[in-house]
Amino acid sequence: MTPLLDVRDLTVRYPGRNRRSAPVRAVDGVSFEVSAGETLALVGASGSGKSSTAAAVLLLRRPDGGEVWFDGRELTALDEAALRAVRPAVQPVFQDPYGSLSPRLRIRDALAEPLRVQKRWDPVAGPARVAELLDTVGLDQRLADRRPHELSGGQCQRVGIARALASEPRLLVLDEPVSALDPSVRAGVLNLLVGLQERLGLAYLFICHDMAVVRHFAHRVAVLSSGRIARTTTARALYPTGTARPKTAVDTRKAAAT
Ligand SMILES: Nc1ncnc2c1ncn2[C@@H]1O[C@H](COP(=O)(O)OP(=O)(O)OP(=O)(O)O)[C@@H](O)[C@H]1O
Repeated sequence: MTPLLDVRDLTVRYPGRNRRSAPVRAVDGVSFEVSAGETLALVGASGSGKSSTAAAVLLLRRPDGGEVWFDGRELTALDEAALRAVRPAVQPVFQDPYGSLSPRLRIRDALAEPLRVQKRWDPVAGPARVAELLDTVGLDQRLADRRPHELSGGQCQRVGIARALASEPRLLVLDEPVSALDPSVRAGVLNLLVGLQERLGLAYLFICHDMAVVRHFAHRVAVLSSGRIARTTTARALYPTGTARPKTAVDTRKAAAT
């Protein structure tokens, strides 16, 4: 099966501290694939290149080398106009749930915004879609009138996920999505993400430094070290005695039924 995301020999460099120092090779020839319905975790020490890889996959930053293929198209070869059409399909969810939402916008407007920007807003279907998005992420409709600071961190991160879903993505780039949350609400948000993946067949590129979370949430794990992939393995192989997720979402459903 063709992977949904296929990253080949990705390189990201930043200028050195001063004119005489060499550029920083933040990502140095990284390759990996993620299929629909699959979670690949990117793990590694601070500074190993996880966020730079994510930014390149989201094409927030053009890579200095290599290719990013999505659904059979080479994104790195597209111009800005062509990329605009693809961007809704690849959505980020960031670590800081409050920082990723405008403090001024009520939740209903934060969820309507992607639809308006993508010229998909309809005065009748739009509000119904906003209500459906709140429902999908398990939030009460009454929260629609509130602003981010009136929500808990977990509620706010659910809004961030709903906002990503508004674009009907096929791949979510989850950059430490539960690290800033209270431990008591982390499991709820992770379970929501697992359920969404199973229902919608979403692919996840999951950046995380908490190996206990990786073990339960990811199907496969790529270990980054100094901008290179040191190892790619199944979560099960990393934790032979643990209870890692089965290999695919389909297997997960089978496991749940037994
Ligand atoms: N804008 C930048 N300018 C210069 N160097 C940068 C920049 N952003 C990142 N770097 C450097 O690139 C390397 C990779 O950084 P990156 O943030 O991608 O790693 P990371 O694994 O996501 O780290 P963390 O877990 O701390 O977020 C590091 O050496 C970092 O100092």
